[in-house]
Amino acid sequence: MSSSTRAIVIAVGGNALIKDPKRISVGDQAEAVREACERIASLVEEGYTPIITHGNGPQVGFLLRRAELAQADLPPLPLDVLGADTQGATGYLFSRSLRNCLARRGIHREVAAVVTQTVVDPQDPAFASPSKPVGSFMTEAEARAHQERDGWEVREDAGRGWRRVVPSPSPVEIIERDVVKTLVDSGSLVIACGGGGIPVRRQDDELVGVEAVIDKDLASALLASCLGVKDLVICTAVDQVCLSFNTPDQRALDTMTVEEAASYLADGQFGAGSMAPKIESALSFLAEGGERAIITSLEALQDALEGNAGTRITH
Ligand SMILES: Nc1ncnc2c1ncn2[C@@H]1O[C@H](COP(=O)(O)OP(=O)(O)O)[C@@H](O)[C@H]1O
Ligand SMILES: NC(=O)OP(=O)(O)O
Repeated sequence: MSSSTRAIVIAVGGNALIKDPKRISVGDQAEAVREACERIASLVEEGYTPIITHGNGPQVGFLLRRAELAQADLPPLPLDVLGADTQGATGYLFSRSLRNCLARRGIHREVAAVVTQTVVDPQDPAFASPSKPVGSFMTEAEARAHQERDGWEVREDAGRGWRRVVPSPSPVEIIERDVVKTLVDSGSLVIACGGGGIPVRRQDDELVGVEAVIDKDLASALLASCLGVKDLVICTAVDQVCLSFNTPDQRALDTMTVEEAASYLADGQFGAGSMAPKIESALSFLAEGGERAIITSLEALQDALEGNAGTRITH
């Protein structure tokens, strides 16, 4: 790791890359990525080396729907390939935008988006119980109609509406971790593990694609542990983690110890499939040698790293 800069993993949520759920054009996503890159470039200016990971829940759901709507004319596309498509497209938007933001600041750093595969266990119980929300938010009536007509698994998502869900096995191993480390050590800014990584399984001596969507926060924690970085920052649509979320008693948390976070998690304080995996990821990162996990919004990213915003989870 370059000694003059501090490497941090910054995970950007798929929903945080959608400016308005009603406007999901490439132009809007590019604008959301540009805004994220402005903030990330400011961190580079301050001496950080961000390793960027990103979600793909909305994006892979849109592609899946697009493929299904075209099925009368074109062959189906498996979910691992659709995940790879979102990784490539979002990685391109980040790479282009970050280069532009750095150039405007007169900073020269190499930027590379690495196509990343993540090994999962084919026996993971998650295959029997889909939990990863993908695509747009729907009303319950729309969701039930798709369930009936198209065989979708659907469920309510953190008080924001209903969504389609797909299997989300836990990440076990990141195939390209050494490539990412080599690039980071050479001073490059890397985008990796997009959408949690493309799900693959080992079969004999080969890698085989798996139809699933991996949680990018769990994959980001695994990547951060493999790289030995001290800080993991998870950026999402809220500034802070709350207790009694979405109730009149809602209370935002500035800090949590590992023990407090584990206890709130066990109490069901964090939305399943939304905030809960972020807390689990933070805990797994801290258990593997990380020092500080931060959950915040992109807007509050810089203040959060200075200890003035977000929710910090520490030992
Ligand atoms: N206890 C909680 N505190 C804050 N937000 C919560 C909580 N429980 C559920 N949430 C929801 O979780 C969302 C973050 O999850 P999600 O949208 O799936 O993340 P991503 O940004 O990775 O796509 C928040 O925007 C919020 O709506
Ligand atoms: N793959 C993934 O975790 O995507 P989101 O961040 O969009 O949920």
